[in-house]
Amino acid sequence: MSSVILSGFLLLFVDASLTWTLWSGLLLVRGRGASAAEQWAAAALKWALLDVMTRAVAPKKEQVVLRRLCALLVLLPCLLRSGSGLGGDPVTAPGLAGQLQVSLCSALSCLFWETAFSGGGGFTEEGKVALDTRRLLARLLQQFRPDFLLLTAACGFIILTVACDTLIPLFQGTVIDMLRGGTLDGFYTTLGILACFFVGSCIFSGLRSGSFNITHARLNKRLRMSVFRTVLSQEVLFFQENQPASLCSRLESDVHQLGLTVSLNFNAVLRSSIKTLLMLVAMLYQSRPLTALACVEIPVLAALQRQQVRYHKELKEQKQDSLARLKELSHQSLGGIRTVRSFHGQSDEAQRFHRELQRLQEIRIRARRHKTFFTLLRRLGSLVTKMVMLLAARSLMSGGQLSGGTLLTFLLYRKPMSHNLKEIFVCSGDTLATLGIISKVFSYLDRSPKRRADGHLAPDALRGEIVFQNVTFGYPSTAGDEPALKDVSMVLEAGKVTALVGPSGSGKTSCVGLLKRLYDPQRGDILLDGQPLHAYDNAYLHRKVVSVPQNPVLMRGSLRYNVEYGLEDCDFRQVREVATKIKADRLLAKMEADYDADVGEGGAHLSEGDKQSVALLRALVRQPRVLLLDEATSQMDAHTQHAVLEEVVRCGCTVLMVAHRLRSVERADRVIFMENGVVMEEGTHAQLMAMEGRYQGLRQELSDQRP
Ligand SMILES: Nc1ncnc2c1ncn2[C@@H]1O[C@H](COP(=O)(O)OP(=O)(O)OP(=O)(O)O)[C@@H](O)[C@H]1O
Repeated sequence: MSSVILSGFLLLFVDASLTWTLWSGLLLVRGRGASAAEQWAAAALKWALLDVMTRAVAPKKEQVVLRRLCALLVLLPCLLRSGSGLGGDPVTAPGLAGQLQVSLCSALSCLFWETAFSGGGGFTEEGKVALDTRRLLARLLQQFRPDFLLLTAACGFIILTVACDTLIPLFQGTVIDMLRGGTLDGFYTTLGILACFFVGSCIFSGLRSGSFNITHARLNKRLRMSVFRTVLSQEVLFFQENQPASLCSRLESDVHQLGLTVSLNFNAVLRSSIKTLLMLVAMLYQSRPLTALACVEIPVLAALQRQQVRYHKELKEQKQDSLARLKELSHQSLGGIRTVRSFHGQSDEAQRFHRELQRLQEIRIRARRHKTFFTLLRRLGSLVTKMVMLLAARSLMSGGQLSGGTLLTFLLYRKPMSHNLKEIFVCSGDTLATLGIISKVFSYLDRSPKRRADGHLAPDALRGEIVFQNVTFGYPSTAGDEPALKDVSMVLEAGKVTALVGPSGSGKTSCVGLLKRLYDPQRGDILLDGQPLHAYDNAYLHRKVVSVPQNPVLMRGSLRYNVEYGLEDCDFRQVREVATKIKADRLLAKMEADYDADVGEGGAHLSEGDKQSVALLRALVRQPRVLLLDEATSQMDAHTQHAVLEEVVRCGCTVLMVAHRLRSVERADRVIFMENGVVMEEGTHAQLMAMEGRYQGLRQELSDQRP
């Protein structure tokens, strides 16, 4: 920090020396002041020299800041004095006061930028963070690309609004001077122009805000859609680590917050920056000493804002996390209302919710407290500069250097400039404080699913033979524990019914999950007709390998929607045929009465047996080659169960039936017995029944079946 300040002073000194050397040279050659073009050429030369010197002398870390200072030192005097050059009068060399003014303004602006926006830039070791911040912001701005035209129009409206707003005080001051002087020459014309600027400001401001609001709405929709799509494509285990309710909250609240912060703050910062710049020029035109005093407020505000952002960022992230947790809690309690009621858990749930609400309230109160404290400091700073400025104005007026009208115009500019500065700091600070949320949203967008890429195999004919080859699989969330499946090898013959039997936790459902490609095994392979599962096209695979779980999840919507889920060409005749075969008479009657009847949230309007029937229908109308039944008929009556088994055996596809009881898989061609993630025995149903004494799990299963 101290070394960059030292280098800065050195640069100011070199700049002053170069300026006077160049101007003296010009005077010697030309004998008079320079034209505007010559002034810009001299500035370009000076810029090149300063840049070379900075690169040669300063350490790399400080170069970014110093090169910004160089640019200001060169451009500021050119911009300030180009008016006289364009008017035809030659531009003369700056005096000591002029040079000091330029140096001071450049140094202050640089300080302001570094403290408020650059996140330390070259000042601190936080360079990497600052770079990440910039990259993140640049990436965020890229999100606006599809609305480029709308945004350009909005920027145009900003410039027009600001131009009107800037000219209004100027004409107000003129009107007051006219009234005080008693001359009414041109009074009504000036008043008319003033009215035009007022009307213009209103119209352009409305158009500006409308354009930004539309941009915000569009950005919001685009971002939500992209995040939703990316989240949907993630592997199943991602949803185990990230609770769906919490993801929903991220999708709604974080994305909304991001869109709001960015588009509204972008609008506010852009508008206020242009206004501040124009007002600064207008104020300089009114009184340079008063402008210099008014500018003292800038670095003070910037430093305060930087501190505030530091606290605010952390609190904002905590707030979003707490909101996500609240959503998760309410989702859990309301979603499981039957369990809550059955165990009279209302007060427990209410207490958990209350504790989280309390936490959120504490975060909000802390944020408010910080805000109040910083607002107080900011207002104090502003008050002090205002007092000093009024004292200076008094002495300028008594010396005859300032008229009442000019002071009024100056004050009319100063107040909104102060307000604009505050808006720049607050909005840019708010955007920086939202960076945590922004990076979270981007982390979802950038996340690629952690599973093997899908292949392209989609053969017309599929026999449906499945082979597990030394498959080992463990869930990442239980990484330290034993794997769920250990070196499992088995064959499901094409067109035959194989039953997977074993006690709870033996790994049967994990086998089904692997066959559905919800997960990939850590070791070994699963082959379908001799090809690894991941070599198949994903959509094809899910058409050919279909599963029916014990507790099927139905979507909110009609019976039709649930039965034909994901199918494009399915007619009711097909559905009726399958429903008749599996003797789902009650469901069929319901469908015939009203196929578009709503099944309720998660199928709440249906009985458990009917839900299983819907899931079976959904699977069978797809005419799969491999059917995975994970205790799929456990909730059905014996009559329907029997019909389903008959139909499944008749359909000719490869069937894997998962069951606890040997009795329920009598029709299976082959039975595989599993325990603790290992295949223990294979054989016919009769062979397995004969092994009762050999395995405790099997003994238990069989003894369960005896009266
Ligand atoms: N999503 C999961 N995350 C972590 N561990 C899991 C998960 N699902 C299952 N397990 C663990 O994997 C092992 C095998 O479970 P799996 O559900 O495959 O057994 P199962 O034989 O189907 O049991 P059940 O007959 O009770 O359904 C168990 O130890 C279980 O705790």
